Parts: sequence; structure tokens; C-alpha cells
Amino acid sequence: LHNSKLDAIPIVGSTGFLASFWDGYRFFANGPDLIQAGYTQYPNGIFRVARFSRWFVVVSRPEFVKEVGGAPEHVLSFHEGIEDSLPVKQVVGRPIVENPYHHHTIRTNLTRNLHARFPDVRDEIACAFEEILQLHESEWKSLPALKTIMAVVARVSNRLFVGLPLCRNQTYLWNNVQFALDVIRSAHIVALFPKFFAPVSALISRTTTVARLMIACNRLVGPFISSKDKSFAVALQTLGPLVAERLAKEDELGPDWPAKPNDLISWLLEDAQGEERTVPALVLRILSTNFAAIHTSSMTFTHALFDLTTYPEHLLPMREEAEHVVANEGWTKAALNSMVKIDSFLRESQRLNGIGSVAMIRKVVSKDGFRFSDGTVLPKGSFVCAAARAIHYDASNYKNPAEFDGFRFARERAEHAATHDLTQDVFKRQMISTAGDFLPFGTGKHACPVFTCS
Ligand code: HEM
Repeated sequence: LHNSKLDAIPIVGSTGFLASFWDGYRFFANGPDLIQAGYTQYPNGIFRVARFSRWFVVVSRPEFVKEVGGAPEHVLSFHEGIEDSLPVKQVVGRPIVENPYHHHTIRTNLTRNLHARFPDVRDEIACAFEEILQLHESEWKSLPALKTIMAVVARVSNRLFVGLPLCRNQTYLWNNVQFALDVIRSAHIVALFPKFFAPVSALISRTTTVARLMIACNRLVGPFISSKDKSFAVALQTLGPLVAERLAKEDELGPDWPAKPNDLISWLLEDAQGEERTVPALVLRILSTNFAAIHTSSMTFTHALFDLTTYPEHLLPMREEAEHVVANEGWTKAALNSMVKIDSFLRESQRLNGIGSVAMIRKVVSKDGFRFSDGTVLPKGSFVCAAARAIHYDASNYKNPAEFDGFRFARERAEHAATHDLTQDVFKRQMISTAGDFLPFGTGKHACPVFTCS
């Protein structure tokens, strides 16, 4: 009955009840191809694909993407949307979804302090590369790219989050990396089982073979899900004493004690209320922030590194640009804004690689549903997302879309500067600028707060 309210939206794949379950499995194995097929087949900009236990409405026209991005949380929920692909309540903890106050902390205090903390971040980048890549040795050697970059990113992020010396503690760092991997693995396993699996297995348990199979599966699933408890225990052991010390200092000296470190622990303490002001609660927030930061940044950097080795003609112009800017402005966060070619290269690498084939998953939570500007209505409970990858590869959005053109955005910015009043849209085509046709950071109200200006 619920699904019938989506009848007006065309389907990619089968329409039959059982056949659409099969499509749910196909999506699991072959999601990007199904999304691309829908994108090509339905130029009106909206279609749906089957998941195990629900439809997934996909929008592809940039104006619809903007409508999704601009909708308030009480209409299209970001937090409930994440639950579709990552059951955060189950595998991380309910408070993270029900009171995501740390997103506000990141959006305000963390981003405001990036300028002030830039020297520390730069120092950690230099030290981390030196130590992890053993740069003093002159011989070439092979290293696994993503794992090595993760080690650098985890360390640099934690210089900002918890400072020295903990940001160099291997047990603490690898636990943060492992936590995210465990959470994603648990999420994949949970996603294999339709939502109704648990209650159904309870109902028919003890009597049938199916039930015994289900119980066996639950036993298989269990250890993966509980591995986050192990990560949490290590985080409590390594980070807990520092957080306890900071809570004690605040109790003793008040919120603005002299020499209070300018880091994530202090920023969280400014926003945390009631039961969130405990060691375990704060440790879980820092673990979750690491989760948001490490894998996204590591994958983005690794993709850029692979693109640099694939298209090495970009290397020298970027090096020259960096040397020129640093000679004139020094190493500051503001100086990074003058590195237009590097910025363009990173944006192009993100456009072609992205983080996934869809972005901005939202759940309709308003009882009146959600209405698009063309009149299409999604009922309460529907899930919607944007066809990010297909949008990035569409010739009507980008000239020669499949071609890696590292300096395309630098050229566009130069052309724009020559013909427009720059004060109007100074950020246009910069890496931090999101749009309906550029979605590596999402767009709109929930766009990644660390990098973006929508
Ligand atoms: C290159 C690195 C990164 C990429 C590609 C990235 C990407 C994203 C994306 C796609 C979203 C969801 C947007 C949406 O659904 O509309 C997001 C949200 C978010 N990101 Fe990032 N991210 C990155 C780095 C970081 C870092 C370093 C942090 C934390 C220090 C962070 C914290 C967050 C938070 C808190 C949100 C949720 C915002 C909200 O609730 O409104 N991200 N990010």
C-alpha cells in the first residue's frame, strides 16, 4: 500500500513483487550500473530502484538535487537517511543519531579554528610524511597507498582533535581506523538482511528449519556487530584519561581556564549538555568524528595521488604554483586559496572518483511527504538520493565528461574572472564550492561542513 504511492515514479528493473527482491540483490552487487541505466533511461530526472525492503528514489536533475539539499531536517532527514546504508543506531550508538550535537561543533568551532590551528596541522603533515614514508632514505620503495595515507590522515586529524602526544599513539590511531572499518563491515552485513528479518525470525523461531538458519545467521552476524565494542574499549583506554582530565579541569577552574587547549575536546565541551558530559559519551563523539574524517579524506587523497601518477603532466605546473605561492605568502591556510591549479586538480579528481555512485541519502519524515517542483510527491517513509556519479559524468554538465582534465576548473575560474564581477561568486568552481552538479561533499543544508560553502 505504501509503495503504491510511488506508482508515478518509473522503475529501473523489474516491477513484480518477487522480481523486485531479486533487483534488491542486483543493487547490492551492481548498484552503480543500475543507477546509470536509470539516469540514461529517464531524462525527466527522477526514477526508483529496488532495495531489499524498500524503494530507493533517485534524482538526477541538478534542480531536484538542490531541492533535496535545501529541504529542512523535519521534512527530509539526513540522520534518518544515513540509517539506510549505515545503521548508526545499531552499530555505533543511539545518541549519535538522536542528538548529533557534534555536527554543530564541527560546523562552528572546528571550522572557525582551522586558520588558527593551521601551523600545527602543517607541522603534523610534514612530520607524519617524514616518519611514515621514511623520507630521509633516498631509495625508492613500495608502500600500499590507501593504508599509508590513512596513517598520515589519522595522525594529522588527531593533532587537531586531541593534540600531542596522543595524536602519535599508534594504538589510539589504529583503533580509530579500525573502528570505521568495523562499522562499515557491520553495516554491510546488516544490510544483507531485510528489516523484517529480526521480528520474523522471532515469530517463527524454534519450529522451522528456516528459523534455525536465521538464528545461525544471527550468530554469524553478531560478532561483527559487537566488534565496535572492542574499538570503544580501546578508545576509552587510550583517550579516556585525557578526556577525564579535561572534565576535571573544567569542574575545578571553569570553562575558560588559562592555557585551555584549542582542540576538539574543548570545542565539544562547549556544546555537550547533561549526560553527554561524561568520559564515555565524549569518547564516542571523538570516535565518530574520526569516522567521518579519516576514510573520506584518505580516499580523496589516494584518488588524487593515483590521478597524479596517471596524468603526470600536471605535476610540474602544480609544484611551480605551490613554490610561487609559498615564496610570496608563506605556508598559511589563506595561501592555499591562491593554489588555483592544485585546487582544480583535486576538484577534478573528486568529480571523476567521488565517494559513491549516489549521494545525499534522505528519508522523508514529514507526514505530508515531500513535493518536488514538478509536482512529484514522495510519501512519508520514502528514501531519496542523488545520482552523484552519473551527474558528474554527464556531458550536459561537463565538457568531455569522461576525460580527466586537471586544470579545467582553473581555466573556468580564469575565464570567469575575466568576464564577471569577481565579488559576485568568488568561490565558483573552487573545490569547496558545492552545486547540483558537484556532489562529493553533498550540497545544501548538510553539505560537509569542514570543506564547503554551498
Ligand atoms: C575529503 C574529505 C571529506 C569528504 C569527501 C566528505 C564528504 C561528506 C559528505 C558527502 C557528507 C554528506 C553530505 C550530504 O549528505 O548532504 C558529509 C557530511 C559531513 N562531514 Fe564530511 N567529508 C570529508 C571530510 C570530513 C571531515 C575531515 C570531517 C570532520 C572533521 C567531516 C565531518 C562531516 C560531518 C559532521 C558531516 C555531517 C554534516 C551535517 O550534519 O550537516 N567530513 N561529508
